[in-house]
Amino acid sequence: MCCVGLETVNGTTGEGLSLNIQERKQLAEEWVYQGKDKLDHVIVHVGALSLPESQELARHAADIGASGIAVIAPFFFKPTNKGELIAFLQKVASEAPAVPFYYYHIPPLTGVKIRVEELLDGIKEQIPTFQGVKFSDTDLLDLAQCINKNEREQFAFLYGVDEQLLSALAIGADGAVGSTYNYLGQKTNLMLQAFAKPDLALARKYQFLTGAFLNFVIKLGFGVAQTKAVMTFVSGIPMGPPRLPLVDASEEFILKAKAKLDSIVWPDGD
Ligand SMILES: CC(=O)N[C@H](C=O)[C@@H](O)[C@H](O)[C@H](O)CO
Ligand SMILES: CC(=O)C(=O)O
Repeated sequence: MCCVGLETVNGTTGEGLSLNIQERKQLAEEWVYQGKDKLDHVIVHVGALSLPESQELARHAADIGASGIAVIAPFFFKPTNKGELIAFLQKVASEAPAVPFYYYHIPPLTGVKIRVEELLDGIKEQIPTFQGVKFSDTDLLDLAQCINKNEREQFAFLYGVDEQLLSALAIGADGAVGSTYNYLGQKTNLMLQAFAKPDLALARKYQFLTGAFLNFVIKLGFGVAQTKAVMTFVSGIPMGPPRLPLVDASEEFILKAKAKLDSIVWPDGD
């Protein structure tokens, strides 16, 4: 088990797909620069609908020394089978031949539901830099098969449905990357410690409590704009408004979410 990670640079929470190429490059540069000697990994999301743009971003990430690149499936004209998806990913990965490559599987947002188990079968032959998956889907059978079938590979399976991370750990996920770790990272690290001990009862307590918060905000309507609002009130660092078509979280949401988070009694006494 490694750790929880905040998010992929220019990924979902960073609204990477709503930025222009110049903005994406600037942000990637800043993360690599600021993260030097502080962050273990800076994985830059370089996926785009346009293959040449994605390739340009991959070359840029390599040039600036990113420790990995990640790519989501193109989501307007979608790949309809494994071969089409691999062909796209391969053409991006090969532009950064010395940089570890991650597939960012997030079907709730891309609509591309090609099973990862199938995708990984023989993937190293086409993408020699393939290093792992950020798996943001609830299909734990698919994840379990990926882990089981690739035991001999050194792939990293980073789970991205934060409200059910403990279940993914139980079947062997290596770590987690998700939006909620921007404000629940310490509590989630305590859950990981409890799981490693193992103290499953304690680990479950943490998962139930982070789940109670997420269950509450999901019912109110919870997306990237709301995530940024929570990050802002927890950290005191203004995240700025989201970019259209997303709009700012309402004042009502912020009040309710803050009250809910403040009401949680954590096992460590906070
Ligand atoms: C669909 C989506 O945005 N998934 C994020 C990561 O990829 C998660 O971190 C969620 O934001 C989180 O699990 C809350 O539902
Ligand atoms: C949640 C995450 O990994 C992202 O923002 O891409």
